[in-house]
Amino acid sequence: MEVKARAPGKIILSGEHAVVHGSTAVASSIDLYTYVSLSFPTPSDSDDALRLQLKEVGLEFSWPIGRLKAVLSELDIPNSSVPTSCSLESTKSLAALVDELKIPEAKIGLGAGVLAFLWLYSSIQGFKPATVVITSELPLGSGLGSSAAFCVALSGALLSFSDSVSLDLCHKEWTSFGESELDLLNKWAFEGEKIIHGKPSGIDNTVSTYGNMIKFRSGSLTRIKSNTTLKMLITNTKVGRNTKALVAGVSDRTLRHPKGMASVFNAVDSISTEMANIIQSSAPDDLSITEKEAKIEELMEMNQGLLQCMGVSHASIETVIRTTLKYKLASKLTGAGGGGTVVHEVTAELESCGFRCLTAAIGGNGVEICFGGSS
Ligand SMILES: Nc1ncnc2c1ncn2[C@@H]1O[C@H](COP(=O)(O)OP(=O)(O)O)[C@@H](O)[C@H]1O
Ligand SMILES: C[C@@](O)(CCOP(=O)(O)O)CC(=O)O
Ligand SMILES: [Mg+2]
Repeated sequence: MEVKARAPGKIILSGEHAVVHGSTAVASSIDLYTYVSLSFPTPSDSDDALRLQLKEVGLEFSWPIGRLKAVLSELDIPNSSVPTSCSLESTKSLAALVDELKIPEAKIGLGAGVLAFLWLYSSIQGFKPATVVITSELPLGSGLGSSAAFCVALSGALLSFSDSVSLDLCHKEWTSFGESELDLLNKWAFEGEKIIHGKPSGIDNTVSTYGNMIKFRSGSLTRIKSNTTLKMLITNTKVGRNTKALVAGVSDRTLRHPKGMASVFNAVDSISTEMANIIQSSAPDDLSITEKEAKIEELMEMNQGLLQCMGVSHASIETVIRTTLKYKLASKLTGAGGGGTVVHEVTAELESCGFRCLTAAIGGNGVEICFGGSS
């Protein structure tokens, strides 16, 4: 018995970091996905382990089911219909289990992903042997929401074999969940993101779950219908960074300068709200396409200035901005910043600096599953 789930990455057009502090942000799914395949052994396989393969990083782990039961003894009766946070006690026990894996120092950030996996798996499926294989088209730790796509696709695969979701197991093509099932899945994915990000706003898992473009504020989403085809070029600076540390850095700065940072977050809120209005506005009364693009570009430039105020830009991002400005194009970082990815609208010179440019379609479906067949 096998199910596959896929969930998209995202770009944030405006509002990253500030969204963690209650400001509005605008984000869109992109057509790059993380895939999760979940299969259960047959009784004749007599396999009694939970196995995890992380294809992107070439790592495989397995845990005897008895060991997981002993470590997560508080999870006596898992209940997939009630998304539950990983308690401090379970976090400590699982962290000790992850420490035993001796993940190489260069890949140490994966530990949080493995911990999130163990929590979501045991909470939704309980203590059953299975094999879970993860593959991804998203660069990890680059601001394109790989952590959220991982948690969303995983929650999708796990819930599809739970009592909380009723699905026709015959779907051989990618198919979506019902609205209330998506709400449940999104809540579980948020629990996973909490383990990876520390204090996530929920925007990444929400856009990965529901897809398309959203305006997001304080945990609630408004779907946006774009009346403009936006073209974005995504540049991965390949500078490694960690969302959890960058989010914590912004919180520390907010504690040191509460009034100044509140003004910065307010300004970001206004920028995101204006951007959402422009994206949704339609002809004939409104702006021409060129005027719209110019306004969106200017708002992105303003948002980037405020991200610098928050302390999350990076020398590599400044190089991208300087390079694109030569072509009269504005850029901003996307996601947590600190290196990672920059969204803007040109290429060759950037690649000659050693950066990698990606093109991705903006918008598109959120999480989907299929039972065999599609890939
Ligand atoms: N395909 C994957 N395989 C294993 N772990 C993953 C995968 N995708 C994401 N992760 C987890 O998410 C972390 C990256 O998340 P984060 O720092 O938030 O950056 P981003 O979400 O922008 O890619 C990784 O270090 C790992 O723990
Ligand atoms: C910085 C933040 O706004 C987005 C982080 O995105 P990413 O993990 O860098 O893709 C954090 C959040 O909203 O949870
Ligand atoms: Mg992330």
